Amino acid sequence: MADLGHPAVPPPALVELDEPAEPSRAQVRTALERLLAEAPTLADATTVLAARGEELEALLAAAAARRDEHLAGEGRPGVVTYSPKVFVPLTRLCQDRCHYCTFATVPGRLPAAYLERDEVLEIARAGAEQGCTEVLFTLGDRPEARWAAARDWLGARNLTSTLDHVYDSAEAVLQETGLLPHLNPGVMDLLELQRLRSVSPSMGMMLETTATRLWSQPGGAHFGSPDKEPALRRRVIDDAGRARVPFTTGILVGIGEHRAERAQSLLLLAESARRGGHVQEVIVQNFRAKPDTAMRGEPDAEFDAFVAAVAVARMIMPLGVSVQAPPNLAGDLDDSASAAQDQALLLRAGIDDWGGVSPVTPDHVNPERPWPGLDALRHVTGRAGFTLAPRLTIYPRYVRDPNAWLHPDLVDPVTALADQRGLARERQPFPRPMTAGSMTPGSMTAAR
Ligand SMILES: O=c1nc2n(C[C@H](O)[C@H](O)[C@H](O)CO)c3cc(O)ccc3cc-2c(=O)[nH]1
Ligand SMILES: C[C@H]1O[C@@H](n2cnc3c(N)ncnc32)[C@H](O)[C@@H]1O
Ligand code: MET
Ligand code: SF4
Repeated sequence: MADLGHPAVPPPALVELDEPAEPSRAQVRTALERLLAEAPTLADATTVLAARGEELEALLAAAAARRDEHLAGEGRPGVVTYSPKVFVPLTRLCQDRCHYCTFATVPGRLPAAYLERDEVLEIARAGAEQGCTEVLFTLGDRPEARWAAARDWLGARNLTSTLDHVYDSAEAVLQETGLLPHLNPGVMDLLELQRLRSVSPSMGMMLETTATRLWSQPGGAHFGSPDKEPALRRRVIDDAGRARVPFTTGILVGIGEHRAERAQSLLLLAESARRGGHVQEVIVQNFRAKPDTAMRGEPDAEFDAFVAAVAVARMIMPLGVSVQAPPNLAGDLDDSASAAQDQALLLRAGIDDWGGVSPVTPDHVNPERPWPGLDALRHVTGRAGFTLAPRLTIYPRYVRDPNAWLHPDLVDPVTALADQRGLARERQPFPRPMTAGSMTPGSMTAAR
């Protein structure tokens, strides 16, 4: 873990930042030179996020070189990864009201408040059949705090909280299918992290952004979402390090944050990663407007700004931290050539991972954006000079150090699926073509 030190300094306070002025091209070049040579500063990262044209090209080249250094250090030069997975939307009820979110809904639009344990197992088994190794649990935050339907459902089953149901379902998946759960249930406290770590080798929660004003001010994307307070989310990310949970986090680009806030968010994640050693990957995700949300009229994240954010993330994360961008949020929906082009640009910007890709379930958070086929993803990755390889939900550096990072009960399940490199053992992924309409959100879960 060469680059992951543990400086004993407390994290810097989250100050509100003014919107930065547009830098000149010369200022961008100077800031980029300093970013290459010295410890990154907020001012330089903010300026470099404005890179376009020739300056963006220079940034991409530097980020790509740093990605290559990262992969060489991890012992897998030239390997870009993805995680073959199924998505389990355990509940679409949520106490929050994020203005970009189409996933959260109301009880009247759902057949039931939660998926039953057996429905979860059905999805997991369909994934196992198709060579998946990960079951991603993504769900609304603490819906029982807002919805009687959630309280009643849990009460009828003697469950005291949504996280109890997450625990039971993850345990069942492990025991009945051998697939590895990755939990993304929103805000958790230290005790919950410690408990859930025995049924899940990795967990995650996006920081989203450090911009407190988007949470505290009416009209902000996170106004009305108690779980999106930046200071609270930072505590969860730091606590995951204390609980020694290999952790996935990241930022959402284009929800109203300005460049200084974007830079501050990435610096916060780099700092938490250095302190805890637990941040296995940072997702840089571009906002995509959804028709039935408050932000339906907002423009999608500008792609060059997003690509610059990916590259700056790579520049300032410690070596050993993967940088992930989802392939299904790239390109125009009606133009498959543009998806391949944008994916190629993400590789040039320094990503080394595509995240979860499913042959079975849609991306329930971005249901309008289908997954690229594995052949297409392999083609794009190969054309950029990389080999595409499946990984587990827990990254190789943590697989190799189980005493530090894995609950004893999980050592055997993880080892059973891992190869020599700590990636996913070959298990003939996706042998059968996906049948149209199988496991769509409509058939498996709610009417949307
Ligand atoms: O299909 C998705 N997978 C998402 N994933 C899963 C991701 O693609 C990978 O499966 C995991 O990161 C495992 O490494 C997330 C995982 C997190 O921990 C936090 C946020 C996300 C966000 C998404 C998402 O929007 N859609
Ligand atoms: C699971 C993760 O998906 C992201 N997310 C939620 N809604 C959207 C959207 N409209 N566009 C892009 N990403 C989104 C958030 O970052 C959340 O934490
Ligand atoms: C469906 S959004 C992902 C999980 C959680 N509700 C969060 O926003 O962090
Ligand atoms: S993004 Fe997560 S927390 Fe926000 S409304 Fe959607 S499900 Fe809830």
